[in-house]
Amino acid sequence: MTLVAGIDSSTQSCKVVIRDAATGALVRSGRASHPEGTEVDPQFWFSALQEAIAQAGGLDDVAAISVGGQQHGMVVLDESGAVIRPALLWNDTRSAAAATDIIADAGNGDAEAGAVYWAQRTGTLPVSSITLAKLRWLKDNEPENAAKVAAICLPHDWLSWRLAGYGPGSGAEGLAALATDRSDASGTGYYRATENAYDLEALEQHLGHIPILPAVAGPLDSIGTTPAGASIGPGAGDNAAAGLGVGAKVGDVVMSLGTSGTVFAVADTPSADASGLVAGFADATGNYLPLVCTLNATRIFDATASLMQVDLEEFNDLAMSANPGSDGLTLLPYFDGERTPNLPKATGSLHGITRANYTAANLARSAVEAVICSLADGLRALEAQGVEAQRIILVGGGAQSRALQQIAAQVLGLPITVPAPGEYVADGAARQAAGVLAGAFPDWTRDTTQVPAAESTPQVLERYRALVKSQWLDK
Ligand SMILES: Nc1ncnc2c1ncn2[C@@H]1O[C@H](COP(=O)(O)OP(=O)(O)O)[C@@H](O)[C@H]1O
Ligand SMILES: O=C(CO)[C@@H](O)[C@H](O)COP(=O)(O)O
Repeated sequence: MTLVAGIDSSTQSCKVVIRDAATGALVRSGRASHPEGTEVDPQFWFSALQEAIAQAGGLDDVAAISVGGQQHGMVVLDESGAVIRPALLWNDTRSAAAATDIIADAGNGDAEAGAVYWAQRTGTLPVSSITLAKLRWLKDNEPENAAKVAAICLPHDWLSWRLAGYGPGSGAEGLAALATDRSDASGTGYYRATENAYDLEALEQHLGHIPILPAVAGPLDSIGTTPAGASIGPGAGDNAAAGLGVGAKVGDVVMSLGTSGTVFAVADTPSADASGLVAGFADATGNYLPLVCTLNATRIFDATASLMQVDLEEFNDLAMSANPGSDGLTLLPYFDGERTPNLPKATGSLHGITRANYTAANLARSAVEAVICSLADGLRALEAQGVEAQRIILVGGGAQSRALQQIAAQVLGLPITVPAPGEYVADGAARQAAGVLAGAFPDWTRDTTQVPAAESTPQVLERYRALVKSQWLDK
């Protein structure tokens, strides 16, 4: 049996799956936690990866490996190959002012003109999550670090590079070996997916110079080998890898609930949304991946469950026991600021409290309704870009919640498909690794369940939207 490994280095943890390249059957797996925080020394990701690999029984018998990872994180390397400062993650909002400046600069001071410029240039507005905004923050706030940047890469690129045996001290030869893929490159703000080319002008303007950038490999290219001889695939951003893992095809819409909430479609044409709601990313097969991302998803459940001193199972039971609309309790979930809509300084709030409705069950349900409503708005933004959702494929840690599945069916009013429990980002990476060996993506079948259709509850979304508008958008 030929084995392949797939890795998901996500915000909260690192997961490794080892699968049969021919059938996709799961053979072994491992997992390790990442530290908290929105800036992280990449070395912690490598340690977690090694722990997860060890738990999965090692890689000695694996023929190919690919890494999927959290997108956008700014990993800056000096000329020796050492990391200059901890990576700023996708959910670090300190770059909000830098993002505003980048957009305004492109419009000569006019933010709307700047937004149109970026939508046409890269398909994505460089909001605070996007790597380019983090580089501009570096130049404005830590100029001595900005001047040292010899190469920039993303979390998945850096891990692939470490797996190939490079690291601090690898020098020029090491930096020249950096590689990435089109899906993750498309989230940097300095890559134009329609032309498959870096936007060097943007880097020069906002970092102050042009450093070494990872070579962008094709979807099934090998970018090197591990010291033990396993071929290393190009890897992918985690959302694109999840798309590969569930076998999403053009027209499919996927909703992922992890630290981030995302909703994205596989498309054969690029998007260019000047409102900034939809990011015009690329997928990992050569197509596009218009995507909406929120900063507040399953951590709202974690925080609410922790407040109520219940575990996630009890939290889900409580949410299921409440009525749709949580008897009038509505949560706006901006606990960590928000990216979509672009409100980096927003905070969460609870509305409509009465003595009668202020119960643990209503609080739990309002948390789930809030997260689904925010993604329903994401879906509406995708639809405005021409995406026609026939059904939703639900993935990520939160997809295992029956409460979430049921409430998604009620709020979204669309059929919901849930693939069998699994690590779809790591699975997508493993499928890519198998594709690198075979020269084509294998067809790995997987079981799915259909969430029972539910009576739709449009009033829940209407009330949520009215509150977002009055509390934040109209201010
Ligand atoms: N049964 C469940 N109900 C609700 N949320 C869950 C459940 N199981 C896992 N989660 C959530 O999944 C999240 C982790 O999902 P994951 O996709 O691994 O996140 P990330 O990719 O951001 O690291 C945790 O925040 C946890 O709350
Ligand atoms: O920023 C985005 C997408 O644009 C996030 O989806 C990150 O890629 C992190 O994903 P998770 O770790 O939450 O899965």
